[in-house]
Amino acid sequence: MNSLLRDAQEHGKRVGLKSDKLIVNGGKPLKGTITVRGAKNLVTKAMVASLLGETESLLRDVPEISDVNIVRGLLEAHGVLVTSPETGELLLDPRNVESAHFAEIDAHAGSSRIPILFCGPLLHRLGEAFIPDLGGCRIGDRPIDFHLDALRAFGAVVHKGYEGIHLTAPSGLSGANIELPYPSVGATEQVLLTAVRAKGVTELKNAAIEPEIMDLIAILQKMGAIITVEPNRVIFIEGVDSLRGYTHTAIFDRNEAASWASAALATEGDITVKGARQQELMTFLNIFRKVGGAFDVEEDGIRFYHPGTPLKPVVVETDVHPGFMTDWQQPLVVALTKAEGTSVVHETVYENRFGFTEALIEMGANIEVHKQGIESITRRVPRRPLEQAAVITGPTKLHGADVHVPDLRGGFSHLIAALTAEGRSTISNVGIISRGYEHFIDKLNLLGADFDFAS
Ligand SMILES: CC(=O)N[C@H]1[C@@H](OP(=O)(O)OP(=O)(O)OC[C@H]2O[C@@H](n3ccc(=O)[nH]c3=O)[C@H](O)[C@@H]2O)O[C@H](CO)[C@@H](O)[C@@H]1O
Ligand SMILES: C=C(OP(=O)(O)O)C(=O)O
Repeated sequence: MNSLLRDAQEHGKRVGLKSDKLIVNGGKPLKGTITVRGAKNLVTKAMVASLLGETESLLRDVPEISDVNIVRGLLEAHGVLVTSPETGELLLDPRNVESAHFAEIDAHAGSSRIPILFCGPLLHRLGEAFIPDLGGCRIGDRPIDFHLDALRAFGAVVHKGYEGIHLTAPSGLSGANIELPYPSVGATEQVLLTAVRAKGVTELKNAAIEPEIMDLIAILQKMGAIITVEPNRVIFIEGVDSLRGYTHTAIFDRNEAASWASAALATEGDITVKGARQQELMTFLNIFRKVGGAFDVEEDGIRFYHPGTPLKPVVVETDVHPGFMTDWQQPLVVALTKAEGTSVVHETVYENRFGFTEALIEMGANIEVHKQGIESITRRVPRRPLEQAAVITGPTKLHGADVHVPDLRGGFSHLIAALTAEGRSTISNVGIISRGYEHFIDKLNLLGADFDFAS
C-alpha cells in the first residue's frame, strides 16, 4: 500500500469513517443548513499554546477532525492530560509536561505540519524538542527553513539526524529581530509561540496576519503575553516570565465555510452555513459575487446560493491575507467549470497546487494548467517564481469518473465535482478530507447528496 493511501485511511479511521471510498451519484443540488465550528488552522495551534501555560486551558468549538486527534496524541505523548468536559471542548492540563520518547513522537510522523510548532514551547519547558517528519497536504516542497532560522535567532541549536530534527537551547531563548522572507503563517506562529516566553523583546517583520493568527495572539494575550501588532506586518512581542492557561472559543473555519459556499454554487444549490462570519470572508465574498453567486449575511451565519442566472468567469490570484486564500481556490475551480467564458486562477502561494485538476479534466472539465504561471497585465499580487496558473473554460457538463483524492482541498473539490456530474463517480482516498472537514459525510447527507460508502 502506498504511503498516501495509508495516510488517508489513518485520517478516516481517526474520525470513524466506514470506508475510504465513496460512490457518488451526481446531479442533485445541495440544499439545507450546516454548521461550521472552530478552524483547523487555529484549533491545532491553540492546543500547542496550552504547553506554555502553568495552569490548564479550556478550548471551545473544537471540531472532530483528524488533525485535532493527531495534535491531541502528540500532546499526550508529552504528558499533557487532555479531556473533553463537553462535546466540542478540550481541557488541556500541561502541569506534568515531560520529554516524550522519540518513538511516541515518531508515531505521528507524516500526519500533520503541527509538530514543528512544539519547538518553542518545549524548548522553554524542557530545554529540548524533537521534530519528526512533517505531514500536511503535498502541494509543493513545504520547506521549514524560516522556522529553523527563527529558532536559531532565539538561541536554539538545531541538530539534524536521520530520525528527524533535535533542538536544544543551551543558554535559554532570548528575544530576536526577525524578518521573514515571505509572510509564512506557520513561521509567524513559530515566532509568536517562542517569543512570548523568551528573554527580552522580539521584533518580527513581514509577519502573516491571517485571522487565525490574530486569534492565536488573542489566546496568548489571555495567557499573559504582551504582543503588539503594528501596521505593515510588524509584530512586537515582549517576553514574560510565566504564562497561565486560557479559556477561548476558537474562530470559525473560514476555509470550510468557503468550500460549502462553492459547493452551493457548483451544484446550483442553496446552503446556509451557520457559524460563518462576513468579516473574515470578505475577500472570498467579493469573488463569489463576481462569479454570480448570491449570499445573504444572517445573524448567525451566511446563506450561499445559486441565483438561477448564468455564472461569470473571473481572474483570481491567491495570496496571503487579506488576499484570496490558497485553500479557497480548489472548490471554486469546480464552480468555474460552470461559468460562461474563460477564468484564470493564479496560484502564488504554493508551487504545486493544481494536481486536483487532473481528475476534473477526466470528468470533462476544460482546464489547462500552466506550470510556470502566465504573465498578466492586470494582476495585484507580485509574480512569484513558484507560481502556476489554471485556465478554466466553461461552461462544461461534467460526467462521472473514478477519481483518487490527492489532498484535503483537492478532495473536497472532487466531491463537489462528482455531485455536479452526470452519472456515477467513485472517489477513493476520502479519509484525507477528514483532516479538515468535520462530519462531512453527515453534512452531505443533511444537504441531500446521493452517495454511499463502497466496500
Ligand atoms: C495548518 C495550517 O495552518 N496550514 C495553513 C498554513 O500552512 P503553512 O503555515 O505551512 O503555510 P506557510 O504560510 O508557511 O507557507 C507559505 C509559503 O511559504 C513557504 N515557506 C514556509 C515556511 C518555510 O519555512 N519556508 C518556506 O519557504 C511555503 O513553501 C509556501 O510557499 O498557511 C497556508 C497559507 O495560508 C494554508 O494554505 C494552510 O492551510
Ligand atoms: C494546506 C492545508 O493544510 P495543511 O497546512 O495542514 O496541510 C489546507 O488546510 O488546505
